Amino acid sequence: MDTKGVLSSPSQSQSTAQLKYVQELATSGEEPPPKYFHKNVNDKGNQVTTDDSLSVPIIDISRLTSNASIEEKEEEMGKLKSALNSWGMFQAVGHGIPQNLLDDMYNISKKFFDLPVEEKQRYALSKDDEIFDLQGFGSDSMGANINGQVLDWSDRLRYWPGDDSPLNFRRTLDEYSVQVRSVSEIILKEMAKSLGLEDDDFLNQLGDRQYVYTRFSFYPPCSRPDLVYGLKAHTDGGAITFLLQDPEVRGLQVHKYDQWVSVPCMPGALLVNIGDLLQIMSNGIFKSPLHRAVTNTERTRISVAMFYLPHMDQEIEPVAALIDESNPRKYRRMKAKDFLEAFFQTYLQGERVYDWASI
Ligand SMILES: O=C(O)CCC(=O)C(=O)O
Ligand SMILES: [Fe+2]
Repeated sequence: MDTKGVLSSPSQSQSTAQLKYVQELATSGEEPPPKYFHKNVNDKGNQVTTDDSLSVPIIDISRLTSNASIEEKEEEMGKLKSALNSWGMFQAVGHGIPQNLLDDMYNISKKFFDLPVEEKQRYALSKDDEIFDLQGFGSDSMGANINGQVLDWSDRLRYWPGDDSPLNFRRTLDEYSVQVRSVSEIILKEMAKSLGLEDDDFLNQLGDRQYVYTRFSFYPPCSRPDLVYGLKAHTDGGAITFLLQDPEVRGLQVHKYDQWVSVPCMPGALLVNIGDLLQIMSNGIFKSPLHRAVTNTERTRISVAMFYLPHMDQEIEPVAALIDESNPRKYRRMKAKDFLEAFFQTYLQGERVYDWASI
């Protein structure tokens, strides 16, 4: 989830202030303005690991489905459980989504971001709703610089189903959404089973009117990757996120063992991560990972994140079967809408929503 959709006039204090999009800043040849600089870059816990043995787990979804043998299933289920418990993230292979559809998704994203800025501005951010003014094309500098928040080096296209879609987005995106949704159902069922729950315990809470929010991110090269991040450290607020990574340019990092671990490009794989909502529904057994995207001086990077959320009226809470005397309830029951409002607020204050939701 993103939290920076509040619209206001861009600040005029920089010589580059009229450049609203990171793409324009990148091509201007100037240094990034200081409002993109992170100050804590040398802090403990901010180092990128050099330990090659640390790597995000890989899960073969085909080994979890009915065609696999019992032994295969058990083995993969064990891996899934440990991935969710220790990383909160994994690379999904064997998911069954055809490579040409993944390529099409990447290509429509690239085609959109390659358009001239004036053309993309036709899809500029519009404020439709109090919380969810997060749609259309935009960048951090178009939002309020709340609490001096450091800006991300990325332009984004945010999309809710039913929005007007640029180009020939609709068909490819619809097809991709349908396929990702069925993978997400398989995974959510396996997640529940791995905890000894009924298959549908997580899915039922998400309800049959799930929201799917898609964010296309465009990270142009940056002359100061030592100070500027493509996307600042955050956890995702939804239940589960599917990330189609750039097939060639890496940039995603996940925080683990008090350091950052770089996530390799893995063409054909989908990066799956738990969001805060699923951490809550699992009563904290699954972890919503802190992650970020870094920049580089050479190459543009594109990613497409798909976030699954319950309908705003849905109530969420830890699944009852996970709570007993030795495992007390950690989070309270709340409406998805209240949860998401709190997500925005806590994010802006540099806190985590599950602290807010804690009992
Ligand atoms: O671009 C990436 O690799 C990360 C995207 C992400 O974390 C997000 O959109 O929430
Ligand atoms: Fe994220």
